[in-house]
Amino acid sequence: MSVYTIVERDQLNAFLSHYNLGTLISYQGINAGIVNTNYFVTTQAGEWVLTLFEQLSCEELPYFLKLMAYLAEHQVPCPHPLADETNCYLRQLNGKPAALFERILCGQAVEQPTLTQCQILGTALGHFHIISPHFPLYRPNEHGPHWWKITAERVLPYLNTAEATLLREELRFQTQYQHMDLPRGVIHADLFRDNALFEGDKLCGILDFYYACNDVLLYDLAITINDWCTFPDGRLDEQRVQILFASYCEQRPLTAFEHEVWPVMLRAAALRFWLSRLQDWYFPRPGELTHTKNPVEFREILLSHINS
Ligand SMILES: Nc1ncnc2c1ncn2[C@@H]1O[C@H](COP(=O)(O)OP(=O)(O)OP(=O)(O)O)[C@@H](O)[C@H]1O
Ligand SMILES: N[C@@H](CCO)C(=O)O
Repeated sequence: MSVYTIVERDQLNAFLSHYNLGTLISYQGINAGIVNTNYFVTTQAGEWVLTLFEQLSCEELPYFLKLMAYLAEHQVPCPHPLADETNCYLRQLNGKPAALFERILCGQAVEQPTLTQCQILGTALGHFHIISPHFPLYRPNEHGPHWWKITAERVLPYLNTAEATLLREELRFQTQYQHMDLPRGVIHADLFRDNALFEGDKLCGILDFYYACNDVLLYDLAITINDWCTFPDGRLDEQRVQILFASYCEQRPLTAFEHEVWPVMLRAAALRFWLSRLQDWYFPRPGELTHTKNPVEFREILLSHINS
């Protein structure tokens, strides 16, 4: 269960007194999630999600909270943070930075997305990328090429010869590409199936913006397609790719150069998550509940891109 910080009723009442939400009716810890403490909160005014940030600092959080507000105000389905009486999204609760969000009241994560769900997600991501370059704040990608190198050095001693060769060669391959001429903006950077809630063909909400950063837009599409459009053996499901890709491009047509580097981007996106999963596998963070995801999945996705 992912409640790291227990919130007592009195503490929550004191916290809620800074918002205009009526009195507290009930609240309950949320089991899902790995990084933060989340509670569902019901007050007279409605249903909310309370997040206590376990890792991000007060200095880093305004980027994410203002981004979610900006996106929600520009028709991206995501939870809008609530402003307190001082018009601030961020407060402290039990020694942790904390914020309240609108609760998305429908939908759940899908494990095997349908073609229609892929199409709808592509449209939403394309729309996100149309508006995200105008978001005024900036945050670099902390999981970019510099991090790839450092993380590779950490995990290489644990890999067998074939994996180590694959990793070294992929890093060498990727260093040939600087991607200076590709369109950029804010990217979600982790839009996996477990970060979107669908009810049938309705995309109710996109969650978990805490990897968002400014980077190449095409890279975000590659991250998304690697997760949403892949068979368990790592091969892309061309039907799902085509429909997600086409609906994305209807919103934001790709440049000729983006089309050219698309295969490189799919490999870069696979490399990034192979590395983070290897790191979590061999260096689990103490005190963190580990729902460690299997690195092999992303090794296979990377291999499948290299061989296609
Ligand atoms: N605004 C919201 N409305 C409805 N449900 C939400 C909302 N925010 C979070 N949830 C629920 O809480 C769960 C955990 O949230 P989230 O994925 O953001 O967890 P986390 O620990 O912050 O991040 P991570 O997924 O990286 O572990 C989600 O899967 C979802 O079920
Ligand atoms: N979506 C990531 C975990 C959270 O960053 C993965 O599946 O490896």
